[in-house]
Amino acid sequence: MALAVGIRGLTRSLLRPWVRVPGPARGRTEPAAGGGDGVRCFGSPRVLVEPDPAAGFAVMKMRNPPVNSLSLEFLTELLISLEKLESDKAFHAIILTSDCPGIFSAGLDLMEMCGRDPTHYAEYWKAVQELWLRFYLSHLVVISAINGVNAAGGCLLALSCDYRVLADNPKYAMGLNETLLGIIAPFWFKDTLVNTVGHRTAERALQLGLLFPPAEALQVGMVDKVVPEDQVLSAARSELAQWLAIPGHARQLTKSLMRKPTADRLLKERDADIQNFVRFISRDAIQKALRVYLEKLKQKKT
Ligand SMILES: CCCCC/C=C/C(=O)SCCNC(=O)CCNC(=O)[C@H](O)C(C)(C)COP(=O)(O)OP(=O)(O)OC[C@H]1O[C@@H](n2cnc3c(N)ncnc32)[C@H](O)[C@@H]1OP(=O)(O)O
Repeated sequence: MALAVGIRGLTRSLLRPWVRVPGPARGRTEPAAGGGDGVRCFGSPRVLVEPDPAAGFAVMKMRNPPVNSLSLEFLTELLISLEKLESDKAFHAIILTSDCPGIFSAGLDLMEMCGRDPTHYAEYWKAVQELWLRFYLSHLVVISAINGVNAAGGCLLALSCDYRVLADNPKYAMGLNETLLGIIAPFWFKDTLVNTVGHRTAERALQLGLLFPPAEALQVGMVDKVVPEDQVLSAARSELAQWLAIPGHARQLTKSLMRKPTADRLLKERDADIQNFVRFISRDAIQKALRVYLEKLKQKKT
């Protein structure tokens, strides 16, 4: 099986980078995230970036409706946005949030893991790995402003940030709920959770597939702050000030010191992890479990 799927090649083939933002924001000069005037939003169909270069950060808004599920195209666009901001010296930080009301992310896109062939599964998994590695190790400060429910792969993305602010709405539960689907969070999902909440809480949460409502998420340390829903972005911005006041090189090296051993575990066995995923997800029993779960999601509406 060809595992050498290059995400950079993939991004080039899938996207015209920095297409003008479609929809309401197209061609419009919007107030920048931090309140500056005259800075143009940019992005791609599924990721809207509101830059505030004067303040040194950008707000990255995920908008892959209805539920910000992390499809291959969406993952690719998130990576391109991150790369773009990382390579611009004007930016020191990102606030990651959602443009889909009530949903931060429904996690990995189940349609990418159901009824496809092994080459597709390998390509998809490589993109999932890449997203985690790039966000987890980003030299930028990344703060998530979690303004909706946040499951599994979406929760992983938030856990990869440096700080998490969650909107205080009992519907906005978050966690790694993979076992509820009959699947297993990979070791690097697990490691990221353990590094955030500690071993005992992670063990219980992973086995039971727990989704924590805001008060509990705060109590176990899955998020750092819970604020009224209309203050999530402003709270993230206020927090950012403290992070940006630290000399950048010292903070970045410290982040790397803390995170590199965890990332290295995946980097050392990346291809094996892809092969494990492909083998696991291709199993008839797993495909059946995913189809049943998807069906339940659909039936919920009727
Ligand atoms: C070794 C293997 C490791 C694999 C690691 C896996 C990690 C993952 O991330 S697996 C994904 C886990 N995610 C979930 O369990 C969340 C599932 N979704 C929900 O619980 C809900 O959709 C919701 C709470 C996020 C939102 O609820 P609601 O606003 O009521 O919206 P709907 O449920 O009606 O969903 C709308 C639409 O979206 C489809 N959908 C939902 N989640 C996903 C998804 N993760 N992937 C693909 N599609 C998803 C849902 O089926 C609906 O579709 P339609 O019926 O066609 O409108």
